[in-house]
Amino acid sequence: MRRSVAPSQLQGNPLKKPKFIPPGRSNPSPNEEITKLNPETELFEVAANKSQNDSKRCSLSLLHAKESTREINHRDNCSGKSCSEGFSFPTIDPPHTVHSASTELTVSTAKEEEPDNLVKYFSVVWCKASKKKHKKWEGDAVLIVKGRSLTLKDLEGKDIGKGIGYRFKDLEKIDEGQMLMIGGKEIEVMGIISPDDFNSGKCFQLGGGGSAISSSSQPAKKYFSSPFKNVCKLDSKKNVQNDFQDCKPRHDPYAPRSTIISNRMNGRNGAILADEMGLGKTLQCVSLIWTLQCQGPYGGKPVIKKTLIVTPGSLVNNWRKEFQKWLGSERIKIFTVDQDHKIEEFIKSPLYSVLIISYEMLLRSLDQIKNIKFDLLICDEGHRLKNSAIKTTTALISLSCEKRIILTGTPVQNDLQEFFALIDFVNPGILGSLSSYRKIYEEPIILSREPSASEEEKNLGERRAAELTRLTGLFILRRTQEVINKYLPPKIENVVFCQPGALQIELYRKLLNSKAVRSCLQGWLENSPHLVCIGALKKLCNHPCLLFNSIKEKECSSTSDENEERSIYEGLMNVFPADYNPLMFMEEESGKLQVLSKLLAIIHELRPSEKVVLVSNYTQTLNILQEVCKRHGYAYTRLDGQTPIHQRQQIVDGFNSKYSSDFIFLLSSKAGGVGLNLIGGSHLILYDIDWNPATDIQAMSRVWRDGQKYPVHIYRLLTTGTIEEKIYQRQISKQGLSGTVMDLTKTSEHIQFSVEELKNLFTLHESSHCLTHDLLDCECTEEKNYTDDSLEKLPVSRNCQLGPHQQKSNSLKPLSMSQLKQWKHFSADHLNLPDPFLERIRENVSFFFQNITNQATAM
Ligand SMILES: Nc1ncnc2c1ncn2[C@@H]1O[C@H](COP(=O)(O)OP(=O)(O)OP(=O)(O)O)[C@@H](O)[C@H]1O
Ligand SMILES: [Mg+2]
Repeated sequence: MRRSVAPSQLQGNPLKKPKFIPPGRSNPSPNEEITKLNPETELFEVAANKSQNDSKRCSLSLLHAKESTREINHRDNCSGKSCSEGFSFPTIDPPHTVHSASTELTVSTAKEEEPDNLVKYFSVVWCKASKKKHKKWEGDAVLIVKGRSLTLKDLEGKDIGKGIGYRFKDLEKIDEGQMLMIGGKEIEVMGIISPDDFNSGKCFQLGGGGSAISSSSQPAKKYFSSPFKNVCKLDSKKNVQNDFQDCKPRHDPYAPRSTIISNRMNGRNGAILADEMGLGKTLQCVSLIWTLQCQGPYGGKPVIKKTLIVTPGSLVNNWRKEFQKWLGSERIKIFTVDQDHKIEEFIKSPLYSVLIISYEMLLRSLDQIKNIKFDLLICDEGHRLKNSAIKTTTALISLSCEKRIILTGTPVQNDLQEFFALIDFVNPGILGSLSSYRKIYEEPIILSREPSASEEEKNLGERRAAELTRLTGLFILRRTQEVINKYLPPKIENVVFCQPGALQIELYRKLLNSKAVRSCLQGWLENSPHLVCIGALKKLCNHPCLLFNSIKEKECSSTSDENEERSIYEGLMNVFPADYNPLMFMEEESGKLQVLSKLLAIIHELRPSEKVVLVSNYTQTLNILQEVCKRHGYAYTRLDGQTPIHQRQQIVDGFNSKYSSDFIFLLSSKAGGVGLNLIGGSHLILYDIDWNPATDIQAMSRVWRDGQKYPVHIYRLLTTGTIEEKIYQRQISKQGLSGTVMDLTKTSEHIQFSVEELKNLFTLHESSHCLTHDLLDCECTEEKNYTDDSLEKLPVSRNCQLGPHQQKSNSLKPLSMSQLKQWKHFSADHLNLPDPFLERIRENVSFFFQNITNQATAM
């Protein structure tokens, strides 16, 4: 199944340097016709521009269709004339949006209000009070007039002056050119700021985000500038004209779904491509590199020569493969760094234009890499750069390359500081300094979300959030899985609640009674003993023999740190049979393992040509799963953190090949999950659950992606009534995940637990068939399980009803509680389970949830 024609249909010869007509653009009028192109056309916008300081800089940003169609049409308008006349880079509001003409707007509404409620905003310049006639202004500021008080904020949002008790009459008259004294500072009013520009934050230094931030010693008005004018002044008009006249696009820009590259933000060179997993971010980069290496807007001259791609180790060879798949091996020479291919080789040979390297290797070869002039830097799975203090980020920041792209299927969206780090990496300074960003965006946004926030705070926070989204939206592109759903086979997702085994229950009770757990519940959380308790419970859920091993290990060690840990294991040994041998573990000892083993058997029997990806976050658990494979004689392959990087792609390719005899792919999701294509498997079993839904979603996306031929079955195994259910609930609960929380690096260490929450975590619900369902407040009963038929008959107002899907569930966002309620669900004693796989495992299962995506495409 191909979404588009393959690769090597890209025409052209890089050596010929064909000419290119830039998509000319001036600010289009609002009523400009915009309908010429197929509205579905997505435009990956990359453009070249010149600025005063840098005569050849390329700005990368990603853009959606509508705006770009305007650009194209505008180009149409300029055809026949000299393109340079009409060619104008898009400008966005400059940092200071001074509305000098909008006096009536602010003041007239204000007049109707009570003096105390009157709020007006002005842009001002300030200096320390002095008697000098010719003032030396020290900076720009924003003046807020509220009732009878004045507040002066600098352009980083900090208060720098306050005054109260002014006469309302005087304040009412404030206008352009007026001088005032406030808190020992003299100010001159430069213009009126609309409430809109204040609320959105645009009036501050960062608000416009377009051109570089100017020195604050100039009055506000001077910031108005047309970036394009500067460009024109640079070259003689004649030269510019010649350049453009000679340019011709290599492909028809009017063809349906054509991709146009043009500039969007003057002086900005970075972008974040955050398309959901499996949408083809790699291919988009391959085509971008190829395009920029072949052409450019100035006389057709290529925009880039050398590209550096930094990626997780597992994907280095995948990148090479994608280049080969789409461009063949002749067009671009790729160099991948590994043990046998040292970076020196790349430096010596002029043939190579793309260097692909893992993050680890980058750190090791940083000095050499710094000496190479790269024109484009691509950071795959770049969410790891969210922390600006870590070595990888500082190393990458130290590279001089200005055109930077972050690729991530799981962007950080919940943590505003981490979001800042990613933005600041691709477009340094666009949000100002961290401290001003905090003042202008983070603080008002967070404050507005507090339950105690006033109306005013809520409004301000919402406006600032909207402005932040607008500003960053200029260079972040995120499309969801829905765009390719129609090309994919059905996906059947199951959440399977497995009954714990007798030994598991006994050990679980004992653990909950341990000194360690009890002291956690009394609030003794220094040195995080609760994390050890959580770890022990999770191990037990996977298999009691894992716990046995930990107890044995701790028995042998004697450091004081470990004494604490030992206290959780006290008395547990007695619960194990005297001759317990962890190597001879039994499947029945773990509810999940028993279900897994049956599931594998039934898949093997019913779908002999299909394969299974088996995922765990722990190497030790993978060892157990591997042992199960051996015992049952299933051929398997394995990829975890220990797998040498150069072998990883080979393992993946082997499994995906139709000639491979492997039935099972054992995958450590944390070590190697990101970015892999495992379409050879059509069943994916998540053996354990992670605190972070992003990790699980990442893993699940490995099989349901382009190239998958079979309906995909996903099984998430949870031990009924235990901590695993609680973690799952946390994953899907509104509190933790109302938005698109997609941060792969969050682990339990980052989670703050209240004692109340710990109490809940450290409770075993032995009598429940499914605690999660109990919490859904669902009206269905065991006698009346919800199937498609019964649900359709339910009145709309009832809690548990599938009905028409209100929320789109196809996208890869974490599931919410209300969405889960819309899934079909059954208790195991429900007769006639509709699924042959579930039917065979129900003996050990207490409850299921199931959701089918793309059912229409038939199984
Ligand atoms: N337009 C397309 N037509 C056909 N196949 C495509 C297209 N785009 C991508 N693919 C294929 O889809 C698969 C997934 O693409 P890719 O690995 O680039 O996804 P991704 O967006 O990087 O996902 P992740 O976030 O998981 O890394 C690849 O095999 C790729 O070749
Ligand atoms: Mg990828």
